[in-house]
Amino acid sequence: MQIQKGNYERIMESIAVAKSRGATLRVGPELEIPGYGCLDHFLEGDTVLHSWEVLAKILSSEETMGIVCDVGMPVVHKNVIYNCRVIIHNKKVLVIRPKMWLANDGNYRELRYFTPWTKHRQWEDHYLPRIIQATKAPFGDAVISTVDTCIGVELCEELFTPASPHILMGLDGVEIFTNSSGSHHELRKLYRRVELIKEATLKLGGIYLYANQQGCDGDRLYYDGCAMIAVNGRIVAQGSQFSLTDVEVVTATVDIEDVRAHRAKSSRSMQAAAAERYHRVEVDFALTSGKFDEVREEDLAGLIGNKEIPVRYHSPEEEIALGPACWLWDYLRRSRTQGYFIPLSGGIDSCATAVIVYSMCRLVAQAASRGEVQVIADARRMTGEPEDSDYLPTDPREFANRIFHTCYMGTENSSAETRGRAKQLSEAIGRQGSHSILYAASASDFFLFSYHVDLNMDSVVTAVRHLFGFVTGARPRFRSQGGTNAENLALQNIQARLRMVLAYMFAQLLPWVRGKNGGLLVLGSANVDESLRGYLTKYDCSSADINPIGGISKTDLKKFIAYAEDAFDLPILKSFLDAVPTAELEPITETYVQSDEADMGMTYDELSVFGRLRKNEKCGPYSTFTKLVHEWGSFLSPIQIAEKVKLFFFEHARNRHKMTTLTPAYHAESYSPDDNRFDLRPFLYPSRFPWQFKKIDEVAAVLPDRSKQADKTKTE
Ligand SMILES: Nc1ncnc2c1ncn2[C@@H]1O[C@H](COP(=O)(O)OP(=O)(O)OC[C@H]2O[C@@H]([n+]3cccc(C(=O)O)c3)[C@H](O)[C@@H]2O)[C@@H](O)[C@H]1O
Ligand SMILES: Nc1ncnc2c1ncn2[C@@H]1O[C@H](COP(=O)(O)OP(=O)(O)OP(=O)(O)O)[C@@H](O)[C@H]1O
Ligand SMILES: NC(=O)CC[C@H](N)C(=O)O
Repeated sequence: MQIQKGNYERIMESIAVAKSRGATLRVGPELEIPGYGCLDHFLEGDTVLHSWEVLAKILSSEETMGIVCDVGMPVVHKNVIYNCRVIIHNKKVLVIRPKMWLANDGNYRELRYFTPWTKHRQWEDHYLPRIIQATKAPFGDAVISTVDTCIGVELCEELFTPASPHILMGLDGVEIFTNSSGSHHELRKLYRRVELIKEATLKLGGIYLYANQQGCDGDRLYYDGCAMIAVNGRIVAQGSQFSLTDVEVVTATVDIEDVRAHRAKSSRSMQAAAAERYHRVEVDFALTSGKFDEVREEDLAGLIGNKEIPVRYHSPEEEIALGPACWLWDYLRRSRTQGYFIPLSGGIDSCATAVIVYSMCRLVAQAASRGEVQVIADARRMTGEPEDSDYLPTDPREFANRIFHTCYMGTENSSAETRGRAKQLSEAIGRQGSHSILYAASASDFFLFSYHVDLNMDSVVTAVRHLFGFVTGARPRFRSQGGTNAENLALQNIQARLRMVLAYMFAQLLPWVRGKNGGLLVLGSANVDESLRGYLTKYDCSSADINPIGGISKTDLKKFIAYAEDAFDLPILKSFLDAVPTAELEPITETYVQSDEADMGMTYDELSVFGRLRKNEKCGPYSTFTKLVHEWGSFLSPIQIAEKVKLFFFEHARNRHKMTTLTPAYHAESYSPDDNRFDLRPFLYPSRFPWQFKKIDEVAAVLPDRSKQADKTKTE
């Protein structure tokens, strides 16, 4: 069984696969030697040193002969660190191309480690380190001239800029563009990437090779691969977006004559004739054979690659099922832990987290059925099977049963419905037959099925309440029992917080209970909208090791559950969709049942709107109000809209401090409030926004009320 490989082995494998398919040009992802996610480690000399060591190994290998390879690493040129592509051929560095337009928005901080190369269309000598068997190589904005065509580099973000390098390179005769990316997944983002690639090559003519990193690189991002090859505005090959496979090579045999034909246009030629020239680094190598008698049959078959293929876009529901699942798998294998633990409440959020783990188990089973050795080896380690055992995780439920643990922690406020749903879901996902029952205590407050623990924790809650009463002499009561808001919240929060403590206890010891070694990672289930509104208890089960749904909206999560009901054959999911979301922390009375949207004073759909306006549209309270007067004015009065906007900003600001301790979550949504990397804002606000709210009130008071007009037209 193979041991875990590193980037060197993965790069070499991709080159070998490319060569075996007859490829003469190979492109890998951005900074592929150290990995894109090194972040501040790019500032360390060690990262650059080890990258050169790996490059030296790649260069010295016979395996890399007869193919042009475009690999990525940081390079220090005259004491400045650049994010570079190193183009190599037959053991020689042809050119080093530094990135010119760095990614610095949202999750990206490239300007923190790298400096952009600003000498456009200029190059200079770079003196190579001694471990490379040559003294110098050209460094800068130059292109490669082979015997038969011309290749230029465009680096990830450069495609996203208005003045992309491919425009000037294309006008100067570059026919093939390589784009190496470190681009992360966000729901519905692939459309943008594909449109940009299509548009680039449709206007200009050309072949575009897009390579992107795939997997979790040690932080909140999932890089979603989807390598592509485009010709003149048509996508002709596409790789997977989500996969557990470490190395995936996408190839196509394309006809350069198509590019030339596409470019034979008068207006383009007029611009091209005036284009400034790029320095050409010449290499005595042809990408094409040039002789028909040397064309292999499989190459001709590959020419089908010149035909457009329909681009595969996953629906957002599939994206939720696959992206976080792959991220969870990478996290599990890199952290070398034994599985996941979820506090399962019977509500939709922890249910979605559980279904994502199940989706991960399905992906593992599919990969194992295909015989993917690395996945099988990782699964054996996680489950405590010996490396040379014949265990194959080909059944997702059986595998889930081994690595996935759920727990319902009931109190006197819990209902039979939530308890029942949690149990049924865990059984649907992972229980298999009677032998999976490890232990069933006779006491009614502790049942342990295979991996689902169903317990009551009232004795623990009562102990803490008694302690508090004993020390202070005061006994807090729920609101329904005549208590104040403060008492009511404190009594809820202590239940929620104790669940977190119990969750960690069980996560640490359940493998031991089952006769295994190691521990489990605790998963959190706070969604993006709750975090935005601060509708969560700090340090309750929203605090966990990682959270696969922390970047996903409630609306999308519900759609995902509806999708998974059929796609994963889990009929129990319907009952989660039908249930009213409730925290079940207050006593149910004849006149009161706790419900999320009533508690929050706004709906989840409204929260998504506020979230997008605040982050994506960059609106403060006042412009949020003016935008919503247009959007909602036909059914709400300006005064009502003003009240909603003020409530949202008040609650968001008041609870912003909770974002500083938010469990690291998979980044999936562009309006994520993640304070750590993505949404950098203060966490202590004057949350009544006196200046802004006053202005909103003044404008709301004088604006006409269109909601009444709509009513009037309806009645007329
Ligand atoms: N400015 C500030 N900077 C730093 N920390 C600050 C702070 N202000 C308060 N704090 C700290 O935070 C604490 C308040 O936060 P916390 O203890 O979380 O309590 P709090 O936010 O007051 O209450 C929990 C919230 O979650 C809701 N809830 C409860 C249960 C379940 C669910 C659900 O999702 O279904 C929702 C509940 O309705 C309520 O709105 C304070 O006691 C203080 O320790
Ligand atoms: N009875 C319970 N048993 C186990 N875990 C629970 C229970 N109640 C809550 N939790 C955990 O605490 C988290 C936060 O609880 P909360 O009541 O705020 O749920 P929520 O955010 O609405 O999520 P859900 O939809 O999963 O109930 C839940 O996602 C779940 O992981
Ligand atoms: N690494 C990069 O340059 C990535 C930037 C680009 N905007 C993206 O999200 O894909």
